[in-house]
Amino acid sequence: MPVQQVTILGATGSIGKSTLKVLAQHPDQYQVYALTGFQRLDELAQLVEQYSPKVVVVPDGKIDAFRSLLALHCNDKKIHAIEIVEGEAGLCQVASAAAVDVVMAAIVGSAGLKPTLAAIDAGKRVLLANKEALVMAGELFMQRVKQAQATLLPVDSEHNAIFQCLPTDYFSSTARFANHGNRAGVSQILLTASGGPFRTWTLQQMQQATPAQACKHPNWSMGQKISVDSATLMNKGLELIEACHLFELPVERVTVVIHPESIVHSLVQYIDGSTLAQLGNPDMCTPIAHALAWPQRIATTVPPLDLFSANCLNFEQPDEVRFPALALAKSAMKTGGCAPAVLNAANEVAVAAFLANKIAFTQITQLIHAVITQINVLPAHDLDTILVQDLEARELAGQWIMANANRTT
Ligand SMILES: NC(=O)C1=CN([C@@H]2O[C@H](COP(=O)(O)OP(=O)(O)OC[C@H]3O[C@@H](n4cnc5c(N)ncnc54)[C@H](OP(=O)(O)O)[C@@H]3O)[C@@H](O)[C@H]2O)C=CC1
Ligand SMILES: CC(=O)[C@@H](O)[C@H](O)COP(=O)(O)O
Ligand SMILES: [Mn+2]
Repeated sequence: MPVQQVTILGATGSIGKSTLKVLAQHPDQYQVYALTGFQRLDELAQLVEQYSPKVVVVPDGKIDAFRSLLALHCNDKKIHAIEIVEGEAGLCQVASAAAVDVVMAAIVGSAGLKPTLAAIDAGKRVLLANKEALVMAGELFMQRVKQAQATLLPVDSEHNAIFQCLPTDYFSSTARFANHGNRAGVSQILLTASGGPFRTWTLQQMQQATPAQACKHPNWSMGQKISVDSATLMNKGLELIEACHLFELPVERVTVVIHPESIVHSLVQYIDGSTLAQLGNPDMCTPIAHALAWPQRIATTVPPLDLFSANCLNFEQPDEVRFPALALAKSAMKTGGCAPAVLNAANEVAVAAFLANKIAFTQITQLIHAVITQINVLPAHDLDTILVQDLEARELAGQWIMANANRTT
C-alpha cells in the first residue's frame, strides 16, 4: 500500500501525541501531512521540528507568533517549507485536503465538530477520538458518513473494543431476528467504565473534590476535560450516546459496567450466550494502531497483557445516585433531537467552570440538569439548529454559574 498521509487534529493533546508515537514506529507506512494545536503552540513548534508536517494549523491571529516559535525550534529549511494556516477554516482545510488519506479527529469538545465533518464529507478514513462531535450531531453525523462513504473507525478505547468484538458483517447485515430485533446476532453491548478517581467516594466527599483530584485518573493518562468527565461518569454517558450512534443500537441495548482495572475495554453479547471481550493494558496506542491499520494490524510498544501477574478483574453496577451523569445522558439520548448537543454544551461549560474553581465538583451535574430542564429542545434537522442549541445551552449554563458559583449544595 502507498504511504498514507495523515492529518492529526489536536496533535498537541494526549491522543495527538500517542498517534504521533504510533506513526513514528511505522515511517514506511505513514507520513504526517498536517498537525494542529491551539494553546500549546511552543509544543506544536517542537512537533514540527520532530515530524516535519507539510501544513500546520494555529488559532486565528497566531501565525506571526507561531513563526517566532518555529524560529526557536526549527532550521530555516523546515521553516520555509511549511505552510501555516489558521482557525476553523484551516482545520477544515487540512481535514479535507486531497493529499490526505487519514484524519485523526482528536480535538477536544465541540471545536472538533466542523473539522471532523469536513474530513467525513471529503470521504476520508476518519479515526474518531473526539466523541463530543458525534454526541452533538448524532444522526446527522452518521448520515454524512454514509453519504460520503467515509470510513469511520472508533478510537475511544471502549468503542474500538466493541468494534473488534462485532462480527465482520455487522455493518452490512440487515438481518434482524423477528422477535428480538437483534442485528447479526448481537443482543447487548457491555460498556466498561473504570468508575474514575471518586468511585468509592461519598457524595459529601465529592463536594470537596479539587480539579487536581478529579484529573488524577486511576488508569489512564488523558487531557483535563475527559479526566473530569471520567470522574463524574459523564464520559460514560457521552460514550453511551456514542455507542448508540456508532453501532446503531437503542439505549436499552447498551449496559454500563464498572470495571475498576480498565483491562477489559468492553464486551459484546450474542443471542447464543457468547460474550466476546477485548482486553489489553490501558494504553491508547493500541486502539489508535488498530484504527490506523484496520483491517490489518501494526505493532505498538504496548506490552502484551500478562494474565499471570494481573490482579483480579472486578465488575460492579454503576451507582446513578452518586453519579447522576449517566441518567442525564441516557435521558438525553432517549429525548433525541438536540438534547445530546445541549447535554454536551452544558457539560463543557460546567467542566471548564469546575477546572477554574468557579463551581464545586457536584455542581457539574446540577448545572447540566438545570440547563436541560430549562431549554426547549428542538429536532436536530440540520447543523445550524444543533449549533444554535449548543449556544443557547452555553448561555443558560453561564447564567447558572453566575447565580450558583461557589455554593456547594
Ligand atoms: N486522552 C485519551 O486517552 C482519550 C481521549 N478521547 C477523546 O479525544 C479527544 C481529545 O482528548 P485528549 O487528547 O485527552 O485532550 P487534550 O486536552 O489532551 O488535547 C486536546 C487537543 O485539542 C486541541 N484544542 C483544544 N481546544 C481547541 C480549539 N478550540 N480549537 C482547536 N483545537 C483545540 C488542543 O490544543 P492545545 O493543547 O494546543 O491547546 C489539543 O491538541 C477528546 O474528545 C476526548 O474525549 C477519547 C478516548 C481516550
Ligand atoms: C481511554 C478511554 O477510552 C477513556 O474514555 C477512558 O475510558 C476513560 O475512563 P473511564 O472508563 O473512567 O471513563
Ligand atoms: Mn473511552
